[in-house]
Amino acid sequence: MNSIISWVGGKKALRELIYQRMPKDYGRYIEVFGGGGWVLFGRKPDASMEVYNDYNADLANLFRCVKERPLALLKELNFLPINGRDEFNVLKKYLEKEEFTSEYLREELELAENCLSPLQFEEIKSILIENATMSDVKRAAAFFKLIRYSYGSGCTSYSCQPFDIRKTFHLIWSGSRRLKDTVIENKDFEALILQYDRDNAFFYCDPPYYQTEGHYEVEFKKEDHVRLRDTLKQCKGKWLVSYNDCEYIRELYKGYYIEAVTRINNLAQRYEGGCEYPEVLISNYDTAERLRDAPMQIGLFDLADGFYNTDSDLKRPCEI
Ligand SMILES: C[S@@+](CC[C@H](N)C(=O)[O-])C[C@H]1O[C@@H](n2cnc3c(N)ncnc32)[C@H](O)[C@@H]1O
Repeated sequence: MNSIISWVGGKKALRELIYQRMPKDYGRYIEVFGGGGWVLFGRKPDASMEVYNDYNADLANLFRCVKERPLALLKELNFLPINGRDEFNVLKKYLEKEEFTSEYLREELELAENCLSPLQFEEIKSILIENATMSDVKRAAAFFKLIRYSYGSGCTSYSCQPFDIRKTFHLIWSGSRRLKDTVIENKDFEALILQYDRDNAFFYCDPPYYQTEGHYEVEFKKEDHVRLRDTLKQCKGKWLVSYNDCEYIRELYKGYYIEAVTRINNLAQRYEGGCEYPEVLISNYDTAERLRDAPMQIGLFDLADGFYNTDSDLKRPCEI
């Protein structure tokens, strides 16, 4: 299925290529830079454990609410669905205020436990949690609307296109069913990778692209590209990273499998028909293993030109 949101850098156009290149066997699938979760939503859920992660707390909260509180979220979304510039500005301000975070809840619970008798604490605990949960739903609804109402889903400027949010309600329902067994995390990539790394793990990483880091709310520094490579270097499991094709990234991942791929550039396509965007898929395993084993009547080299849609150095062995 499609994701419930568009997201800057979303991998809708690239995901078929990614599925074809996933390892044949793995016991846990971890999407490290989840964003809109386009690759996760499109893959068939299987017996493997599945993890969605993004360091953007609003994204993680939205997916948690879609998964666990779809009815409350729909109710909240249905409240005053105006969609005008004024509502957009109010939503933006509300989200910037950071009114209720899980850190805040933790502190409040700690304080209540220290100050109240155990009996009083038990009574107030559920109220505090209920309040926080309600607030999470409100925040999720505001964030969902902000994405839907903003230009290019960038959450910064109003798109000026009238849009009835109620048209998306079926997405919340199917999204909730799709995420029913998915673990939702809100961690920095390094902590997440270390936590979930096992021999049978498969990490799909789609970090902010080199020199386009500023497109996201969460700050991603130039040093973070190196930190990601160094974290992946230690991995017991398999990993696949997507990046923009540039000298810096090719040099950074020298010695790993690097495959050049292209896809239509959606934004540029609006102004310039046929504009393609060069990207690379980098991995620490042979991404051709799944295709090699698939029962096929055509040869692998036919695939390299057609099915693969790449200027393929895919078959080139790892140089490390
Ligand atoms: C290119 S987008 C991912 C798009 C996603 N693959 C999709 O299809 O929608 C990169 C994501 O990385 C997240 N991010 C930035 N810094 C991060 C960090 N240190 N750890 C985890 N996620 C981070 C951003 O919030 C952003 O959503």
